[in-house]
Amino acid sequence: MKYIHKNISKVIDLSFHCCTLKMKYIMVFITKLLIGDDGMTIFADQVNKTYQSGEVTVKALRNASLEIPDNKIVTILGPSGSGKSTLLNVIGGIDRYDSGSIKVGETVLEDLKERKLTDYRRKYVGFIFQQYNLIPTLTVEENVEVGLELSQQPLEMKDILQKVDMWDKKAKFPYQLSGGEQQRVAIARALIKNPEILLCDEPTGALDEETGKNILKLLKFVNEQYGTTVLIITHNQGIGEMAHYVIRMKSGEIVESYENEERLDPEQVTWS
Ligand SMILES: Nc1ncnc2c1ncn2[C@@H]1O[C@H](COP(=O)(O)OP(=O)(O)OP(=O)(O)O)[C@@H](O)[C@H]1O
Repeated sequence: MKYIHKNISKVIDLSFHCCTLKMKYIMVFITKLLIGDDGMTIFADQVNKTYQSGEVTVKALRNASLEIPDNKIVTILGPSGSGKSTLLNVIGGIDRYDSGSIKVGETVLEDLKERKLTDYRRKYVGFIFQQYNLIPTLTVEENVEVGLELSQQPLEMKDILQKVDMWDKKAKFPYQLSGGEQQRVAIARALIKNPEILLCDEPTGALDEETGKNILKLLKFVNEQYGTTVLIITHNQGIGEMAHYVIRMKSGEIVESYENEERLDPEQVTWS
């Protein structure tokens, strides 16, 4: 098996140099099939996280356990303060947890020292936030370049900007763009490094229904085209209807999780 892996890796290396982008993804897909690589399944086991704010102790996560298979869209719902962002942040390696275990692919996050955790985050995780967080003094293209970080297999700038329909506006600055356009740039910035996991904290929270649904379509496309696992935090219950899995949180606990038997297209979800 190792031999096959080694040789296929060589073929892939070669393909990265001489094939079209589409071919690269076909090659990666074939490799995954041949070597039985089940990708970046996310396991969380009894994870706890407490914040100390002055004299007040807040239990942001209470024994949170979950398993998210590779290549899925997952919606995380729950009232304000229920621990959704904390869960995303510990999975993404932005924050540490107090106890329990998180394993992403072969990486056990609590085993990583600070530098390795940063490497994990840079290599495997892309983030999108409600407030796009673009750098105002940089153009669209320069903002997306920021996302490259330590990437070993980045996507091509032109390809990704075309995918989010921002190639024609690559020289514009954030203040010259609508909210939806800024979010598309933020998605391109998160995607350019070709992350395994895309963590989205209220990605449509600042957008109207039509623009928000366009962003959801883009996230669905990213999941299907690149095989990226997409976790979406939202207060909009309807967004759960397009996901493979839905997780509900309350007071730091995961109180419900289920798989959707049928998924709706982003245009069909109930907007609230
Ligand atoms: N850095 C922090 N310091 C202190 N308390 C924090 C910190 N971050 C989060 N908390 C607290 O932890 C709890 C969970 O917060 P979290 O942001 O994860 O919830 P959430 O479900 O994402 O909320 P929202 O939907 O409002 O974004 C809240 O009570 C919050 O006030």
